[in-house]
Amino acid sequence: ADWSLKDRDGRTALDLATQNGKSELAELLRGYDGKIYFYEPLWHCRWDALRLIGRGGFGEVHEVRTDTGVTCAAKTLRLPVQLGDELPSVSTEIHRAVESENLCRLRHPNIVRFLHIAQPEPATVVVFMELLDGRSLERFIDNQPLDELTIRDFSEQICRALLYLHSRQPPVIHRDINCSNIIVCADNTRIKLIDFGLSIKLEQSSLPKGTLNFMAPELLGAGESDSVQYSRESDIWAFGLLGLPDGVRREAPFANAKSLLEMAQLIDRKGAPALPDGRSAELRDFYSRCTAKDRRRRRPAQELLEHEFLTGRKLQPGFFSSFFSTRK
Ligand SMILES: Nc1ncnc2c1ncn2[C@@H]1O[C@H](COP(=O)(O)OP(=O)(O)OP(=O)(O)O)[C@@H](O)[C@H]1O
Repeated sequence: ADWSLKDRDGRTALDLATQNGKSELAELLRGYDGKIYFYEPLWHCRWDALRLIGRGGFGEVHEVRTDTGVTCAAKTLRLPVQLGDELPSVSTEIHRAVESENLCRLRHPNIVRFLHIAQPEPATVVVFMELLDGRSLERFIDNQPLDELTIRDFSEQICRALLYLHSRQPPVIHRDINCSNIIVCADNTRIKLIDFGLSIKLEQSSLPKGTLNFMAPELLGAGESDSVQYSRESDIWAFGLLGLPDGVRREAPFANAKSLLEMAQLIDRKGAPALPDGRSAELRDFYSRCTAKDRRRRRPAQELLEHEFLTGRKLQPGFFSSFFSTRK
């Protein structure tokens, strides 16, 4: 914890902790209101639901208050248990899925803070997270089309989050980047990634279950025959496609495809969907580097962060054609 963190009135976290009798085990969070909050460890706590925030495919998200006095968001995931399933093995599987990525250790300004993961019943997992004040990118672009500066700003923040995740040992793959899993905070400038591919892991299926429209071609079986593999590159593809529903079309990529097969065939024939007219050369080039059909040609987050579209430098003539032939 950074105990020198200051709130709006210039008081350090250490001062506040001392005044309030908080232990050093408490976690620090600066709220969107500029105040510093202390999250006490949540282990073995009970909690009450204060309000339903929303429902997703696997359960619901509530604003909750724990008996340790912490207000946060709790996402309850219920594993679909079928007759004949061995509960202990389902339970172990969930545990492995949740533990393996150590979500609670992630600390990044553009990633929701996971506070604790509880398993109150064998087939139920509750993920406690920092409570965010804002709306999903999906709803945000419903109200206002994004201009290119905002696309750039949001892209940079997502790219930083991806760089952080992808460079961890072992790398953390988000698996489900799409407009509903990005929250634009109430200040309309900061964004946070939520909803890591937990639900996909929990489904225990060999088929990919991320949001289909954002799924990379290799996950659809287009062009490669080996088994489904989420990877850093499939995250980059999904991130690239975010550049699309930018208010010009306001619809998800491949919205008209009627089946996975049709989507796979479309990508195979034409590659990623074309960007709307009027976008700058820099954005187009950036997009093409994220959405190369061959995943080995997609650029890693580190390189994307140095791209002209994010740095604001202009592309040199001839740069496009030289790129793919000179870099692997
Ligand atoms: N930490 C959070 N703070 C505030 N709101 C949140 C938080 N996490 C999720 N939400 C909101 O809760 C609602 C439901 O989220 P959930 O992730 O269950 O939905 P989903 O992404 O549509 O579903 P799924 O991921 O299961 O397909 C969404 O509106 C989401 O923006």
